[in-house]
Amino acid sequence: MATLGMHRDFLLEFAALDKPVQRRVAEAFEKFTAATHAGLHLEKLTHQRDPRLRTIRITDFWRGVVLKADSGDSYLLLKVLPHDKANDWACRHRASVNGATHGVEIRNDVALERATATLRAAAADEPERLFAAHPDKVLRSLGIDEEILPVIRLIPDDEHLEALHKVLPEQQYDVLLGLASGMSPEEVDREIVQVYARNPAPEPEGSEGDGLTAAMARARGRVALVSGPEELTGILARPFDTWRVFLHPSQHRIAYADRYAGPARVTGGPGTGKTVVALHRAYHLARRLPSDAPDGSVLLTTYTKDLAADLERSLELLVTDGAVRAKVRVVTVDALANEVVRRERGGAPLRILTDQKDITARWARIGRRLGLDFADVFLDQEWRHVILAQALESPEQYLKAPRAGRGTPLGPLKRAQLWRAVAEFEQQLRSAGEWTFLQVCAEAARLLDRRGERPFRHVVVDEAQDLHPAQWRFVRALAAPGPDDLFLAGDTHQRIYGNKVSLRSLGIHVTGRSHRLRVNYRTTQEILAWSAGLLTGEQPDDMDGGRESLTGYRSTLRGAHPESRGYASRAEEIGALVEQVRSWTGAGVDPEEIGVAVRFVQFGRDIAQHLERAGVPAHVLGSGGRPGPGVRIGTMHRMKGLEFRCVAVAGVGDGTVPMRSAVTPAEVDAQQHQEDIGAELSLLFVACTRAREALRVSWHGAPSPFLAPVTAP
Ligand SMILES: Nc1ncnc2c1ncn2[C@@H]1O[C@H](COP(=O)(O)OP(=O)(O)OP(=O)(O)O)[C@@H](O)[C@H]1O
Repeated sequence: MATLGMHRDFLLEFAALDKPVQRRVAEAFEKFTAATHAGLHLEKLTHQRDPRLRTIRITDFWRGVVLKADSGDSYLLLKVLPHDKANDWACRHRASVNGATHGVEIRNDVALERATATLRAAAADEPERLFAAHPDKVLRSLGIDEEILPVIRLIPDDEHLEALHKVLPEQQYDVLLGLASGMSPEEVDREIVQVYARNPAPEPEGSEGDGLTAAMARARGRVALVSGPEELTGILARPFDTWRVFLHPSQHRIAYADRYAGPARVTGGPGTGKTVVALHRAYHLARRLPSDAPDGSVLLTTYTKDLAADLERSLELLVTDGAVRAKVRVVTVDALANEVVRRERGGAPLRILTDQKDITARWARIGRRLGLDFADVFLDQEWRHVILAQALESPEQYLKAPRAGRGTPLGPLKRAQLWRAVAEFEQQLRSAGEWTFLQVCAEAARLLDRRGERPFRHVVVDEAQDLHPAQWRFVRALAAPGPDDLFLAGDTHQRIYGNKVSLRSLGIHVTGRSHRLRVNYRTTQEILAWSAGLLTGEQPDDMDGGRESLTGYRSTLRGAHPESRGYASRAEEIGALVEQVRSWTGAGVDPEEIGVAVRFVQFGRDIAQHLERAGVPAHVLGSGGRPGPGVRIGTMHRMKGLEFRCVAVAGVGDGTVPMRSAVTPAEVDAQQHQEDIGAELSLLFVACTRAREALRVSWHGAPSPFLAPVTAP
């Protein structure tokens, strides 16, 4: 059978074509998968660098460029371009097989020659060399070939490397970018070279001749092998959603691993595709279920309703087979726990207390009544972070319990007093028939354990960093411990709800099955470096006894530097923001592709009013209803998991970020104070990393102290 591969660029170019042309492209290439390609007319060109590059007529105006293997029946769809450009492209480029990864890569020979001449001239005045520390032998072992080696010896800095992005062979560029972003050669070998090389080669028939078939399989992330006409039609039907088809090999390896012996996990900075991997894993697990497995055997879950709705939408795109789709249930952890508890109680809705102010006021009243010397917030935190977190059920248990993460020591007497307050608080809730979300999760876990019920075969959790131990206990109880029971995706740099957990202490052992992603697909390197600068010196825990880091975290996209600016007054800041939004829409950005993040919702409402007055539609997220057209304005919490072409983070002033009322005073609990500040910093980081192309951060009055590392002259 013929082997057909599709290059990522081909799909992106296809996406930009008019519908009738798209239809013609699809017709032309469906013949490849229908094995009637023998009758196709693939044209050779004169003066080609690589005679294996052929073009094919699509219309009078459009042509495709195809790489045809010397032997065997292998084709790689590379480009779809206007007639002359297609011919020109085919003449200038050349395919080769990487010496270390054995993957196919394409290089622009003509541009490479030109770039070398330019670099040689620049190098004469610039003594620095970006790769001076790496000997030729090391670079060769990472797949840098003899032609490329002299070129990269001339590169003085990151910018010159970036200029070669579309010119250098692709896998070699990846290796160089890894080294330039601070990875050691060993790390590059392990995380880039070996990851490509490990991709399984297809049938041996393809490995004859120039080995192109095997080499296509080893260029995953850029090249997808298409199994037949149906798959081709499916891919061409949604050309914008390249994440469905072109998983980076490091993503693919994690999502499509045959089997994990127990809980497994993917971590990585913002935009590295953790959600994408979680979706593919859910798909893979569902597809592999025995045919008699009931619908809903796989759970895909997360923390908030908005994100669950997003996961549901993405899953519809990824899984086109209705029977497989039905095997996956998408619902938030809280909603599922609620369902379990309700069912036990005959189905009546539970009365959930959601207003944090009300909860704090209750603690204050109880504290006063019992004459206790604890602040209301302290009582509430002790209950959530110690008592509910460890599922403590008696004063004796509490007396002996560790209080890691709490900064105020409590002797036996104090603990006894505190327990009285907790008993009273819980009693009041019980008699009023009220619950908090965490209590519902704790109860749901207890119920499942008691009944020995394990409703799912596989559970996939996204945004895992934000779950509370009570929620984890519930998640743990949802599937029987064993191979592929739990798959977790999360990033502790983005922890914004202050829920610190040790997975081990909850019976979730991911050691040896934890993988980190490092390539950012969302954000430009400029936005990423700026945002990561906010976290200078921060090394959050990894939920498994170690520390997280952003080392090697990088993007291949480049763009403008983020802008940060202060204004004298609130009105001035809003006025400038409105102008910025108008300039983005004026440049062709749809309003829905613009996000405005604020720390508190009222500021967002004011901005929305000003935008509307200036004729720009705006929608405040979370204000109910399906968002219509308009700029998306939301609190930083609401921004989690979202992304936009352009993002403005507004009101980043002293006293607002961190928000005073969200930070426990140091005199109440010094350690909690630090934790709260850390969560506020993560919140700003989350908001900034939602931007794909442009980021603008503003404030009025004094700037937030968090901005000091990135705004210092
Ligand atoms: N292999 C891929 N090919 C194309 N696009 C990708 C790929 N992987 C991820 N993306 C895109 O990158 C963006 C970020 O991906 P995703 O939301 O999965 O990242 P994340 O790590 O979960 O981000 P965050 O932690 O910031 O929420 C999305 O637009 C996604 O479609």
